[in-house]
Amino acid sequence: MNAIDLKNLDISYGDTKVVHGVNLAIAEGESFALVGESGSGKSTILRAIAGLAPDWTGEISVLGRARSHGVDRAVARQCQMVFQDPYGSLHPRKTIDSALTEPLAIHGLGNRDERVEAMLKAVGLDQRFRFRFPHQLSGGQRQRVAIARALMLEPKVLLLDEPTSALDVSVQAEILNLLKRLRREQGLTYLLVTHNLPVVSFLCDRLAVMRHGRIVEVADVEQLKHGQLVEAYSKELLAATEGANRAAE
Ligand SMILES: Nc1ncnc2c1ncn2[C@@H]1O[C@H](COP(=O)(O)OP(=O)(O)OP(=O)(O)O)[C@@H](O)[C@H]1O
Repeated sequence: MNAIDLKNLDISYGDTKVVHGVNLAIAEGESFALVGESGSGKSTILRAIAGLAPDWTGEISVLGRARSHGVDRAVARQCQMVFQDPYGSLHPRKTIDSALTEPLAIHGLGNRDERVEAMLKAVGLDQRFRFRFPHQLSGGQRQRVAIARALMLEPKVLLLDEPTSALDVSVQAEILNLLKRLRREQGLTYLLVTHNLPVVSFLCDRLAVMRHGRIVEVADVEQLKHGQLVEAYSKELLAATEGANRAAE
């Protein structure tokens, strides 16, 4: 069974279609990246899978279950999203404890104390952070909380939308290591959106290159590492990224 199946997926905002005929099968346990220029529809695909972009046609299945267009609690149990900006995604007046227990309350799950303690530990946060507020944490600590929150329901699939791009470079590495470890320990499947090709090489097995709402190419990460992408646009993207990295050095 695949973790995610997208078949002939079109997604619109109002009258504007921004994703066109996307087909993608992501295996259980796989880590898969969506890359491509800004506005190419990468985040929109994640949002549709998470139920945040409801105007779509085609098929979206998570672990063999076709999702509905509305709130789909069964899919939410299996598939959670982590956003780019951990400050924006955590309520400023709610403690870390309430941010972490809220998903359990919504889904009527017990053992809340034990689960919060275990999850703080899993993401490398000391228990003393439990009753603090988001503004009392660093950016990296906040992103750890956002990841912990996404994992509270023990989902099998994480949708990661630029999970490290709002963080300082040194903190980015910590969060990437955390994501790598959690995937291994919990057998997770990742679907990751990023502009950062080194992040793809570090964390992913395969990638899809997107342009203008369409998938241009699907490749193994080994092809990316060895500069062996096939399509002209993918090569351009690779060259542009390498140029930008050299300029930043
Ligand atoms: N809420 C919205 N309402 C209307 N149009 C939107 C909305 N969100 C995104 N769009 C448009 O949909 C298209 C795809 O956006 P999307 O955010 O999916 O691209 P992306 O590839 O993730 O870009 P980036 O890399 O910059 O995050 C863009 O043209 C964008 O302007």
